[in-house]
Amino acid sequence: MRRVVCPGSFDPVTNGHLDIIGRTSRLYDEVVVAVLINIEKQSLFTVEERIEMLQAVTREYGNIRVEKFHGLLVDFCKQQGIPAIVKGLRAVSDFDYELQMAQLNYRMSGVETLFMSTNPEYSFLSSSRLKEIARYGGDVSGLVPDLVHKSLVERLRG
Ligand SMILES: Cc1cn(CCC(=O)O)c2ccccc12
Repeated sequence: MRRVVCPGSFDPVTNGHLDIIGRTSRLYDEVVVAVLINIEKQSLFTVEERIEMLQAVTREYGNIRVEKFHGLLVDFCKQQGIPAIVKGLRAVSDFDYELQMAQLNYRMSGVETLFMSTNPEYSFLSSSRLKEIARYGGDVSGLVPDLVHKSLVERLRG
């Protein structure tokens, strides 16, 4: 059974994430979407809320399992017995950091990193930029799934 990990904070999941996850789900028997628990980072949604949103918006693919992890991503991959990671690349600016991480991760663990080009429609999109715009009342519909848009507006208005 061919399995791969798709890691991120997903605070919240965007259509850019979903594009990569959906395309990856067509290439593997199972995609484990790994939600990073980062206690140092102030998040808008709790890990549980992020997991619930991811499960809801990926259910249609049929082969997505959402898990949480803390610490090193490669330790998670090893624990799961998964030999590879898929990362979405939005722009050249992503590449330098992601290449270093891929080389480090491989050196530490032998876990491979495969890069997938993001749909140009979402190459400007990140969860942090999205939250910034939404926080000031900007319209972010179309950049996140409807379910996430509703939660985002409620959380920011709340
Ligand atoms: C483009 C892109 C960035 N990330 C990490 C974003 C994050 O850390 O929340 C992804 C995770 C899954 C699929 C695509 C992406």
